[in-house]
Amino acid sequence: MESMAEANESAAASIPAATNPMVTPLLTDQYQYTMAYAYWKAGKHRERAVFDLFFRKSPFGGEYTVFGGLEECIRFVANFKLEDEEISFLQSVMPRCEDGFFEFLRQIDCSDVEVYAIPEGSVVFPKVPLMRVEGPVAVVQLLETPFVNLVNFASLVATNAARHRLVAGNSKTLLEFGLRRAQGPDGGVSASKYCYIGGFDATSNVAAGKLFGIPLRGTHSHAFVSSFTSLNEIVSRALQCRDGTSTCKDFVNLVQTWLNKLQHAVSLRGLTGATNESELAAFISYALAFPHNFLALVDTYNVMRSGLPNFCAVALALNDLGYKASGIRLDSGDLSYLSIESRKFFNAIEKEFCIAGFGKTAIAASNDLNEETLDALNKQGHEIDTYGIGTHLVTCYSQAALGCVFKLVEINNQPRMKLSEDITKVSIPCKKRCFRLYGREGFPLVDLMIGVNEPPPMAGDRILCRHPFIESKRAYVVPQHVEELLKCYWPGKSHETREELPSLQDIRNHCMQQLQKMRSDHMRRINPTPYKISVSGRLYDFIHFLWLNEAPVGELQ
Ligand SMILES: Nc1ncnc2c1ncn2[C@@H]1O[C@H](COP(=O)(O)OP(=O)(O)OP(=O)(O)O)[C@@H](O)[C@H]1O
Ligand SMILES: O=P(O)(O)OC[C@H]1O[C@H](OP(=O)(O)OP(=O)(O)O)[C@H](O)[C@@H]1O
Ligand SMILES: O=C(O)c1cccnc1
Ligand SMILES: [Mg+2]
Repeated sequence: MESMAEANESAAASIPAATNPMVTPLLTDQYQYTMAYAYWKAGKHRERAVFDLFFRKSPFGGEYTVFGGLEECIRFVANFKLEDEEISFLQSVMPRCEDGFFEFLRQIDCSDVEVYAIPEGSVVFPKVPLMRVEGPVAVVQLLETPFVNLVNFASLVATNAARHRLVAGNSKTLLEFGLRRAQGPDGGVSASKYCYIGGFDATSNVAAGKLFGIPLRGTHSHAFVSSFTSLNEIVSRALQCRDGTSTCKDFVNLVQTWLNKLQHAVSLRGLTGATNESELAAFISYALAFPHNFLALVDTYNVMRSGLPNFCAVALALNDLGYKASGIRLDSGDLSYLSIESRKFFNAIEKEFCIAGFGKTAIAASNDLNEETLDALNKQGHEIDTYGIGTHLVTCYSQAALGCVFKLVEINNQPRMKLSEDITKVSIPCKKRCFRLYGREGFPLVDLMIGVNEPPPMAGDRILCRHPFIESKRAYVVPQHVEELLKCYWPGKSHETREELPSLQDIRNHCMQQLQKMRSDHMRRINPTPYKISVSGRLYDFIHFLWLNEAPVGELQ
């Protein structure tokens, strides 16, 4: 019979490489290799080390973070192997290092590394390890930079997406439009993936659609509208009815008839005069190409005087042939005012021409949107159904980096810690287990870290939870439910069962559920209530014992 370790190994063989082929063992800082050499020279390279990957502060002034990047880390670990040409390159840049070291590098893989992690898409908090990585110190050291790189932006942009979703509300459609503004190709593709996890509905990025199966959506640009000059450009004017029973020979003429009706309709009087003919030509051409989902960008010339009546004339002509137009996009001006006026216009048409549902024609908005503008629009009132968001979302304009770190917490079963004058930078030593304790109302109350050898917290127990560094901050917690956070995603040579890597859709669903489970005061944009992070009484005592042991005593004269 196959052993658990063998079963893990054969299942791991099917884990594909990291999405970006640039993610190789050389995608790291040089010091990881110089340290690996020095470990090797000192005969320490196989010593068993435990590192924690965590961040110190949630981004964007918030109290929560969405964890992204785990799958890419596991793909990297599963396929970690230095190629001959990579070894040769390292040899060329480390010419004084002994050959035996490069032999060691040639042999290494991650078969003796264990990775425990919080499931991807989870809501996570400062100081609690997102990942705990254990293995030969020289090997795990080589994982630091790629892991931190893979998690940092992924988590930052997933959090940014979740924050935009929270302000927009669940009923709105959110489209990620950022590729052109993203930090390079990987920035763009990663943003599309992690914005989807964080709650966006679709992306305009075709490569991300192919790579990850994210729904693709889009409209058209101003160039398409301004490329037309007159209705004479439209040569093929016929359009088949939706049910295929007949064909309208001159769709242009049908649209013009409708435009004329709009201009003479009593209830719309004053709203429409002469519209821009070249814009009308563009809209008709787009409708002829996509009669099933006609959508028009209406702000190239003038929304109220031209774009909107032109769109409606085309939409009404399509309606005659059994098609339903998808809607409009506004990309400039006062989006609150223009969306409200557009809705009034749609409603007036519904009433005037008895076209059921026309009032509900979708209104999309874009143009430098961010959390603040979404919030302002909510406060003013608007009629927008869909937001297209690019620059601020994918570049994480309001905060450039998350600041994840990877710190040694134990070596050869000896707990280690990094001291700092700045209390927020002191690392929490020991190989730890982490738990989320839930209260009576179903909300998470506190995340608790304990040493691996301590008994785990149980529902119904009265558990002392202490702030890791501030003596006076402590509380007894009686959890209704206890959830272990760190799960085994890469068991190494251990017999632990390996968690399957979920699909992107499952990660996204998990993220949505996690966000919904949080108490709203932790999630609000302004002055959110801090979420409690704590350690057990035993771990607290140990941290402070080690701290005193490691910190040299000053002497004043
Ligand atoms: N009602 C609103 N409340 C708050 N912000 C808004 C509102 N409507 C639009 N905005 C934002 O105001 C900014 C307007 O951008 P800007 O001043 O560049 O004008 P514009 O409409 O893009 O003009 P242009 O015609 O040159 O494209 C955008 O960032 C947009 O998201
Ligand atoms: O504004 P963002 O959030 O980045 O969203 C994407 C923007 O990209 C497109 O136009 P682009 O910005 O290229 O040109 P424009 O600003 O002149 O419309 C689109 O019309 C949006 O305005
Ligand atoms: O499809 C769109 O409307 C789109 C795509 C990318 C950027 N701006 C708009
Ligand atoms: Mg723009």
